[in-house]
Amino acid sequence: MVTVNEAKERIIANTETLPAVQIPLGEAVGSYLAADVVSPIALPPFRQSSMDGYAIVHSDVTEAGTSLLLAGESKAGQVDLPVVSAGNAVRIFTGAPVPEGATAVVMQENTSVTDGFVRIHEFPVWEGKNVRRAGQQIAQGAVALRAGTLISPGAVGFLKGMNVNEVSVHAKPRIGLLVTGDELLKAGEALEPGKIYESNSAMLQSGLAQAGIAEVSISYASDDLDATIEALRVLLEQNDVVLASGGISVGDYDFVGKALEALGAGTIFYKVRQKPGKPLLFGKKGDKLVFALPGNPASSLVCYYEYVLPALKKIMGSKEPFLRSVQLPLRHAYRFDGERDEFLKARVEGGEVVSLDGQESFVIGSFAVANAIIYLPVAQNRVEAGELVEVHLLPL
Ligand SMILES: Nc1nc2c(c(=O)[nH]1)N[C@H]1C(S)=C(S)[C@@H](COP(=O)(O)OP(=O)(O)OC[C@H]3O[C@@H](n4cnc5c(N)ncnc54)[C@H](O)[C@@H]3O)O[C@H]1N2
Ligand code: MOO
Repeated sequence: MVTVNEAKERIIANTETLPAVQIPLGEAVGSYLAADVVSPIALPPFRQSSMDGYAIVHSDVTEAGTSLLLAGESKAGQVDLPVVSAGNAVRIFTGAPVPEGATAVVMQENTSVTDGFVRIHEFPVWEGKNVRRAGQQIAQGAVALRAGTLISPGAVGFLKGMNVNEVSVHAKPRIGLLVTGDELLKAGEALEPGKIYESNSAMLQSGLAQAGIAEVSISYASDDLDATIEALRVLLEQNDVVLASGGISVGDYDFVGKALEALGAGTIFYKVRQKPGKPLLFGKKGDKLVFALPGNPASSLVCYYEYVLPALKKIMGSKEPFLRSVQLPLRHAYRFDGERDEFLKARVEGGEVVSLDGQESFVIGSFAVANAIIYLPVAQNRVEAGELVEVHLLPL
C-alpha cells in the first residue's frame, strides 16, 4: 500500500512524453505543443486604427474644437493610402492602415464634419491614441507560444492570425480499455436479477474524449483468468496505455492482477491509502502503462481524475498534468475515521466548497453533479465549517 503522494510520484516518474508529430492546426485543439512557435510575421503587420474616425497629426489639436481639412480616406484592406500632413485629417475605419504622417485617430463620436472640415471635440489627443502599433501583439521572430502550451481555441486564433497552419505537438497515446465483470449488461439488454448495466467504459471514454483522446479500443472479458489474460495481452500489444475496470480486489473472481502478472507486467504499486479507490494498481510492461481501476464507479472515476488523467497529460506533453488545486473554505464541518485519505465528490459554489451527499464508492449520482474533488489527508480528518481544504477542480 502506498500513500496518495507516493502513488502520484511513481506515476509521473514512470511516464514518458510521446515524440512530436506535425499536424494541421485545425486538428490540434487539445494537443500540447512539442516546440516553441516563433511568429513568422509581426502582429499587427502594420499600424492599424482601432476606431472608426479620423486619422490626424495629434499635435494639430491645440484645443477642443480644432478644425482640420478632410483629405481622403483609409478603409480596411486599402492599399493606396493618402499621406496625412499637418492641418489635415483622413477618414479612417477600424482595422484600416493608419496613413503615413498620422500620429493618432480620433473616434468619430468626438468629431463633427461640415463643409469638408472635421472639427475635433476632444483635447488633448496624445500621440498613438487609437493606433495599434505594428508588432504590438507580437514582433516578427518572437516566441508566440511555448512548448507545453495546450492548443486552445484562443491559441488556434492566435496562430492562424500569423499564418501558422501546422504545429508540432506531442502524439496522443493509444488507449485500450478492458471491462470485466459477469454481472454487467450492455446497453439495451433486458435487466435480469443480479445484473447491472455496464457504465464504467462509457464514463471513462467520455473522460478521455474530454482530454482530447477520441480513439479507445474497448474489450470485454468474463470473470475468468484465461479470458482476462488474452484480452489484456491483445490490448497491451496494440496500445500505449491500458485501463482495466473491475476485478482488481481480493475476491475469488478478481483476475486482473493475476492476469497482469502472468503477462509479465511489473507492478509499480498496488493499493493506495485512499478512499475511494484503494485497490488501484499501476504497472508497466515494457514502455506500456497499465492502470487497473477498481470497479466501483466512483472509485474508478476518482482514480481516473487523480492518476490516469495526469499520466495521460504528461504523455501528451502537459507540464501541469494534475487537476488544478485550490484551497477553499469547506461550507460544513466534516469528520472521518479510518486510516485512508479521502477524496470527496464536491461542488465549488460562490467561493466555498461543499461535499455532496452520497460519498460511497458505488454512488455515481453525486459525481454527476460534482465540479470538484476535495482531498482530505488523514491528518485533516476533523474539519470545521469554514476551514480551508484542498480542492481539485474537475476539467469541465
Ligand atoms: N474483502 C475485501 N473486499 C473488497 C475490498 C477489500 O479490501 N477487501 N476492497 C473493496 C474496495 S475498496 C473496492 S473499490 C472494490 C473494488 O473491487 P474490484 O475492482 O474487484 O471491482 P469489482 O468487484 O469487479 O466491482 C466492484 C463494484 O463495481 C461494479 N462494477 C464493476 N464494473 C463495473 C462497470 N463496468 N460498470 C458499472 N459498475 C461496475 C460491480 O458490479 C461492483 O458492484 O472491492 C471492494 N471489496
Ligand atoms: O476504495 Mo473502494 O473504492 O473504497 O470502495
